[in-house]
Amino acid sequence: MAPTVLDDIIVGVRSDLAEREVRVTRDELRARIADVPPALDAASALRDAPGLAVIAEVKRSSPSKGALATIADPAALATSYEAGGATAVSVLTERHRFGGSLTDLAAVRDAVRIPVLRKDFVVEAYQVDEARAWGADIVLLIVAALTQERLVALHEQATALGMTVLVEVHDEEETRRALDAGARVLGVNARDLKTLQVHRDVFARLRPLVPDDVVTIAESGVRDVEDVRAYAAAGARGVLVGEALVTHGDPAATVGEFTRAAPVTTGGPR
Ligand SMILES: O=C(O)c1ccccc1NCC(=O)[C@H](O)[C@H](O)COP(=O)(O)O
Repeated sequence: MAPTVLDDIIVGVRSDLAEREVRVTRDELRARIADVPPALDAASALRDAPGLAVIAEVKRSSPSKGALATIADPAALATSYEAGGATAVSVLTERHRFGGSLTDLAAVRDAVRIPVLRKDFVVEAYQVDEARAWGADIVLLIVAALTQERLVALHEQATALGMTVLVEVHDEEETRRALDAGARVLGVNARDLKTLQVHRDVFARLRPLVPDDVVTIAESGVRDVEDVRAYAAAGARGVLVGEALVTHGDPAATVGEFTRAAPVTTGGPR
């Protein structure tokens, strides 16, 4: 079978990871973790957000769109997200396709008080330790990138480190696997990782499969307040937004509009 975009991304991720593992040993990472402040309780922050929870992303480029924005100061962008009422900030740390870095993560962590998500293609335990060592409160695990055994192991590891895990799914089977692995925060990504096309209706299809005590986040494809309203009406507790914020002249105002776009749904879809 021909490699998918996800396969290609993971090849680059593994190559970068091999270099970092030589520079910083696992023991050194563990020592750094002992020195960072405890992770913020992001699951509660998302569940208890006063309006719709917005996870606002620092996103320079993407496989689907190429270069999106010149972000000279990720800390300043994150600060404006926080000022606009974002519940958390997502920082893409993958280098080849998204132009991100752990340096961006550290800069954002130092600049804001709200939880910070390391958004990357995590396939090894080292990357989970790394996320915590660089100050992340939330780590993304993409079900499509992991065997069930690895998903369970990485979920347990991140939880033991005090982090919230955003478990990302794209279909019914991945949703079942995420819940079996113990997901408490589940993200439905509308972007098909094979075609890169966005299908906003996937969230509404999968939401009834998720128990109401699991926090559900609609990821990708939010263009405007109407999209946010549609996700909220389908039962999303929050949205994860990248492109629409980094390409907008006033990210704080846009985050604010999104948080106020719809009444919060605490139960399942009606
Ligand atoms: O954004 C992409 O093109 C992409 C391609 C392949 C894998 C992941 C990709 N994006 C990561 C994300 O999940 C998004 O950055 C995030 O959900 C925000 O999406 P958007 O608001 O549509 O920028």
